[in-house]
Amino acid sequence: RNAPPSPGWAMPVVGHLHLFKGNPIDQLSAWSRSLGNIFTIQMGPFRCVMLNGYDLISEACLKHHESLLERPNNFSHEEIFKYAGIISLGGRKWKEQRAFLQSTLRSLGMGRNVMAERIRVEADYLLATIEKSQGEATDISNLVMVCVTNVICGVSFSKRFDHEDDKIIQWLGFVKRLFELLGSSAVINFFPVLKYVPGDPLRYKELKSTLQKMRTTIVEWTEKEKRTVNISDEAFEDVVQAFLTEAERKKSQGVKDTSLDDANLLSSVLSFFNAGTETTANTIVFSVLYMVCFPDIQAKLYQEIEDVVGTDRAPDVSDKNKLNFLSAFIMETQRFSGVIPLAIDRLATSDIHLGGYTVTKGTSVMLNLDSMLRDEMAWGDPEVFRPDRFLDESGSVVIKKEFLPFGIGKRHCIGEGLATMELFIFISALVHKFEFFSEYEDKLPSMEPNVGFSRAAKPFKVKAIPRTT
Ligand code: HEM
Repeated sequence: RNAPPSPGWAMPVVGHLHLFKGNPIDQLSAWSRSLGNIFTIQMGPFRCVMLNGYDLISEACLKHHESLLERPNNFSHEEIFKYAGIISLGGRKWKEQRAFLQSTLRSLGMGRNVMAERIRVEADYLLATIEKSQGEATDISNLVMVCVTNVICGVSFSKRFDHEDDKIIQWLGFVKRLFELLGSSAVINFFPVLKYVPGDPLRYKELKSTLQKMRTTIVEWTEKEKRTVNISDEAFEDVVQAFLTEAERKKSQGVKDTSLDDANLLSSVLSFFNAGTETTANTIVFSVLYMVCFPDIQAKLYQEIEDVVGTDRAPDVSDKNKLNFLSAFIMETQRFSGVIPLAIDRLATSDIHLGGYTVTKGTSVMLNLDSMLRDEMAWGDPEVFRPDRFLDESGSVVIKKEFLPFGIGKRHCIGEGLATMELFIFISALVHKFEFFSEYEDKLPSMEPNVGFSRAAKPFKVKAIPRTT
C-alpha cells in the first residue's frame, strides 16, 4: 500500500532485525543513504517508519502532529512508566499533562527564578568538589550527574542531597543498572513471550525490581502525605506542590476526568529524572572533553568571559545574550555530541502521506535527530567541531533550522528551557573557574562516544587547574 521502501527481506518473526550490523544508529544512517529519507523497517512484531532530514521530520511533527500524539505500546512505556506520565501518555490526557507541566516549569523559571537559584547552588558545589582534587586527574562524570540529579530533585520536590548521601548514591546506582538492564532485556520488546523464560537469563525480573525500587524512592522523596495543600495558593516552589494544588482545585470543581492523579504524578516525576539527568550531564561532560581537546577554543571561551563579565564573578543568566562565543560553543557541543540520536517513538493513529509514501495507521514512527545535526548540506563539514558555525561575520549568533537537539513540534522536549539554563550556568561556571588539561602530557582523551539509548563520552580524566585572577 505505497509503503516506504525497506532494506531487504523481512524474515518471519524477526523482520529486519537480522540485517542490523554493528552500531544500530550507524546502520540506520547507512540505510537512509541507500533508501532515502523515509524507509520502513520491521522490528519483530513492530512496523516502524524511520524519518530523516529536516523537511520530512518537520512536516511530520508540525503538519501531522495530531496523528502522531500517541506512543506505541512497547516494553519501555509499559515497564518504566506503566503507560502513565508525560512521556507515555497520548491524546487528551497527554495534552492536559503537558500544558500543566509546561506552565509550571515556565513559572519556576520566571520572576524570582527558582530554577536558576537551584542550578547556581549545584554549580557552586560542583566547583568546590572539583577544586578539592587539587589538580589531580579526576573523572568528573559522577559529580556532574549528582549535581543535575539534584536540580531535578529541587525542581520536582524542593530537595537536594549531599554528594556523599547514601540515598543519592543508591539512586545513581539504580539509574546505571536500569540502563544496563534495559540493554540486556531489550529483546523482550520484540518478543514479549521471553518474559516468561524460567530463571532470569535476560535480567527481566531484576529490571522490574529495580524499577519498583526507583518508584518507591520517588514516592518517599515527594513526601506527599506531609504536604498541606491550599487551593487558593498561587505561588509554589516545586512541581509536586503545583500538581497537588491543581489536582485539589479540579476536585473542588467536581472535575473527575483528569490526568492529574497519583499515578501520573509519579510517572511524570520519574520522566523528569529519566529524560532530564543523563542527557544534561552527558552534554556538560562532553563540553569539558571538547575544551580539553581544543585548547584554543577553551582559551577563547575564558577570554570572552573575562572581557564581558570580568573575573570577579561567574556569569549569570542575565549575561547570556552578551556571551555569543559561549552560546555558540554550547550549541556546537550539542550538535557534535548528538546526545539523543533518535527522538522518542510515536504511533501513527491514522494514515499519513509523507514524502510520496503512505505511513499506515498503527505504524511506529521514529525521528532521526542525528540526520539533521549531521546533515552535510546544512553544515558543510558536520564532522568538524567548529563553534564559529553558529556565528555570523559580525559575531552575532545564528541558528540553522536543522539545529534541533530537543526535537520539534508540540511533543518536543518539555525540559528544553531548564536544560538550556543548566548548560549555560554549569558550563560558564566551569570555564570561569578552571583551566582543564588532559590526564596525559602527550595524549588527548578519545572523542569517540559510547552509544546506547543516549550518547556519552567514554570515561576520561581531566586535571582542573583553578584560574588565578
Ligand atoms: C541536554 C539535555 C536534553 C536533551 C538533549 C533532551 C532531548 C529530548 C528529546 C530529543 C526529546 C524527544 C522529543 C520528541 O520526541 O520530539 C525529549 C523529550 C522529553 N524531555 Fe528532554 N532533553 C534534555 C533535557 C531534559 C530535561 C532537563 C528534562 C526535565 C524536565 C527533560 C524532559 C523531557 C520530557 C518529559 C520529554 C517527553 C515530552 C513529551 O513526551 O511530551 N528533558 N527530550
